[in-house]
Amino acid sequence: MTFLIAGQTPRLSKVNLFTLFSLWMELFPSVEHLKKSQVKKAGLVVVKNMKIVGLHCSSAELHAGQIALIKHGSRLKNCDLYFSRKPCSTCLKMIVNAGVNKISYWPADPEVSLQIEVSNPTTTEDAKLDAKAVERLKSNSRVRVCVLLQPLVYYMVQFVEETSCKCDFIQKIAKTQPGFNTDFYAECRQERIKEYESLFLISNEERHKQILRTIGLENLCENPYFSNLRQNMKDLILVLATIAASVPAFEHFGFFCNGSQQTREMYHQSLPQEIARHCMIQARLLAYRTEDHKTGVGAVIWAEGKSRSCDGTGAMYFIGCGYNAFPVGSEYADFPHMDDKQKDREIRKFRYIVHAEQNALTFRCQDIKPEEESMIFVTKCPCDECVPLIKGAGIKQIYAGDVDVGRKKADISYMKFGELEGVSKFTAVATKSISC
Ligand SMILES: Nc1ccn([C@H]2C[C@H](O)[C@@H](COP(=O)(O)OP(=O)(O)OP(=O)(O)O)O2)c(=O)n1
Repeated sequence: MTFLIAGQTPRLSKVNLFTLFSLWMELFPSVEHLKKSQVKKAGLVVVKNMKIVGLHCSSAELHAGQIALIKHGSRLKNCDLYFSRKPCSTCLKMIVNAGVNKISYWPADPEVSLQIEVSNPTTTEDAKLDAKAVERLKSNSRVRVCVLLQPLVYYMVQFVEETSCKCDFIQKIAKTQPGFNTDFYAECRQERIKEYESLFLISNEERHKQILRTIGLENLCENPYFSNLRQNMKDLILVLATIAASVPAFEHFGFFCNGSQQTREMYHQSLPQEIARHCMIQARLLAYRTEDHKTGVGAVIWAEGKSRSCDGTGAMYFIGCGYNAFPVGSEYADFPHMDDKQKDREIRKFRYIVHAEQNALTFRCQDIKPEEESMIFVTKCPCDECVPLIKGAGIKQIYAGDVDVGRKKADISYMKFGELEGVSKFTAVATKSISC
């Protein structure tokens, strides 16, 4: 069933995109063993001028806020920080001191967990003291510490469901299924929903209210505000789970170089599958900010430093991200939105839309260093306009959808990706043996 009227594609708001990214960063595959403790792992998105300039998560030794301080220092001034959990006082005092603009957090269990541990009541006492200190820091600083999440636009959940099921990765796996079906997708999605609800939602409503009161959100404890809040949270979790399921860890599927191209060297350079999948899901999230009514594309660039850093992301660090959209600052009516099936060449969208990879390169916040491994994750095959840009920028690896490879459409073609040499290309395929 299609819920959409042509030309009316729902978009994720920037605030919701950043909020979802913070939750998703909490789930960044751990490169080290994290002990079970009262301090929960948190994800963090650092935003400057409404652009992401940092993606981080806690490590075994440091909280996400501490990592942001180490990595950005005084550049945190005027940034907005989106946390997947309300940060503790140790982090907050330093962040406030750095002069950030706003701090948004997901309104469930904070970083220093308030989920009562029957076995150890003193830790809960400490957590309550920390929550008090956080409130005092908040009220005595000029920084806004708040919950910024917004209700999703109408039809967003349905739109994400429809488009996720049709995305390159699901279609590719479905083709290998007897009877060409996507049942595996529905199953995977249900599992993700359960998993993320248990992590990001407090199932017991009374317990949730208690926590909200302790962290200074008593005004959200009355209805209809409380039920609206929970509904917003549930919808966002649903969107995250649906998108995460669209790049599933399914049987022998993963991101590999095409059989004949895969050398042992490439095999060793390539990322662990779970990290590649994580980054591709970031790109999928970005695609829901597209301004193209028909085809949303997201791209994210990461690099792998020479050695592991203090970040929970290990040696990986964020370089830039983008989605396909009209030039910055343009208004809805400035450019044509039509594609080749609808209108004459002169009034089609293609000459005006800036591609996801182009935006990721333009608005990157770090240089691409030739001595390091850098990688771009794109939800769709890079087109002939973008392939030379990616290579020219010195990006070493491309992880992409490949459904369009070798296709020449009326205004956009995908011929160069297949022929591209000197950049390793990883697409979603079933495991192949490595040829040396
Ligand atoms: N690697 C890519 C590939 C495409 N795009 C963007 C540019 C356009 O906004 C849109 C074009 O997508 P399609 O090639 O799918 O063309 P249509 O949107 O016309 O769809 P169709 O497949 O029906 O031709 O995607 C992008 O940002 N990055």
